Amino acid sequence: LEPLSMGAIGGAVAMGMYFKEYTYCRFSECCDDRSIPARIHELERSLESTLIGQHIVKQHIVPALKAHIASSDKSRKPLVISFHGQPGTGKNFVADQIANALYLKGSKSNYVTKYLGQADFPNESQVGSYKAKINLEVRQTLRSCPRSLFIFDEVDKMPSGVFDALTSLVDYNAFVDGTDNTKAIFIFLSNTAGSHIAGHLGSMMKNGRLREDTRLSDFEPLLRKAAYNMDGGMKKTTMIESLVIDHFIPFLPMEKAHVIKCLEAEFVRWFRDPTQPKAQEIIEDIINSSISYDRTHSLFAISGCKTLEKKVAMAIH
Ligand SMILES: Nc1ncnc2c1ncn2[C@@H]1O[C@H](COP(=O)(O)OP(=O)(O)OP(=O)(O)O)[C@@H](O)[C@H]1O
Repeated sequence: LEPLSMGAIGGAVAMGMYFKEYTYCRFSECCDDRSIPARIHELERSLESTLIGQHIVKQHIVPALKAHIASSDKSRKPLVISFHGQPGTGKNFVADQIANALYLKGSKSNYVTKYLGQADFPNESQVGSYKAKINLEVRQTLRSCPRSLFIFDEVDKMPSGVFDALTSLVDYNAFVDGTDNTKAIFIFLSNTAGSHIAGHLGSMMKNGRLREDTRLSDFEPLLRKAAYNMDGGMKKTTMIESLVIDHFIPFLPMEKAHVIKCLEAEFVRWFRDPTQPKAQEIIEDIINSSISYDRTHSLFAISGCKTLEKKVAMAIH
C-alpha cells in the first residue's frame, strides 16, 4: 500500500475508535468502566440490608470480589467461587446482586452468562458436546470482554465431568490461546453438601455455639470434600483436583426466625407494612401451615425462603 493510503486507513481506525468510545459506548454496552462500574460498596450495602441469616457470606464475598477487582492488573487467574447450601438459602439471590452491582445492565448484561444445570445440560450421554459448548462459549465471551461473569446454577444436577473442560479456562493460564481469563469471575451454585452444612451447624449449636459465631473455617474442609465426592458436575473433576476454586462459601440453613424475616421482606416488596396485625396474622399462618423442618434437629426450614413469594402474593390478593 502507498504510504498515503496507509495513513488514510490509520486515520479511519482512529476515527472508528474515537466514535466507539465517545459515542457508541455512551449509549450501548461496551467492555468498559461505564458498563462495568463494579459498584462493590453498593453490593456491600445491599447484602447488608437484604441478605438474611448468612453472616459468613457477608464476611467473605465482598472482600473476595474487592481484592480480585482491585488487583486486576496483577491477577494471574480468574476468581472462582463455589456457593453451597440447601434450597432457598439465597445462593441465586446473592449471585444476582453481584451481577447487578458489577454490571450496569445487571444479569441482562452481555458479559453475564448464566447456565442452568438441568435445563442446559440434561443428558448424561452428551457430556462430550456439553464440554465443547462450554469451552467455546466461555472463550467467545471472554474474547468479547475479559471482565465477564459466569454463573453455573444447579451444578449438582449436571452430569459429572462437564467441568473438566473448564479447568483449563479457570486455571493459572494468563492467556489461553490469546484469551485473557485473568479478570473473569466464575460462580458455581449447588445444593451439594447442603445437608452436611445443616448437620454440622445443628451439632455445633447443640454444643452451645451461636450460629453467628461460626466461621468459614468450620465449614470449608467439609465443602471441599463434599464437592469432590458428591454426584453432579464437580464429581471427581480435575477442577477440584487442581485447586482452582478460590473460595467455598457455605449458605447456612434458615431457621424459623429467618423465614419470618423473609416473609416480612416480601410484605415490604408489596408496599405493605409487615408490622400491621393483619400482616402478622398471615405470617403466622404461613409459618404454621406451610413450613416444614429438618428431621434431625427440627430447627431448619427444609425449603428455606423459597416459595414464600407466591404464598404472600396469594394471601394479599
Ligand atoms: N438468605 C436470604 N435472605 C433474604 N432472602 C432470601 C434468602 N434466601 C432466599 N431468599 C428469598 O428467597 C428467594 C429464593 O432464594 P434463592 O433463589 O436465592 O435460593 P437458592 O439458594 O438459590 O435455592 P436453590 O438451591 O433451590 O436454587 C430469593 O429470591 C429471596 O427472595
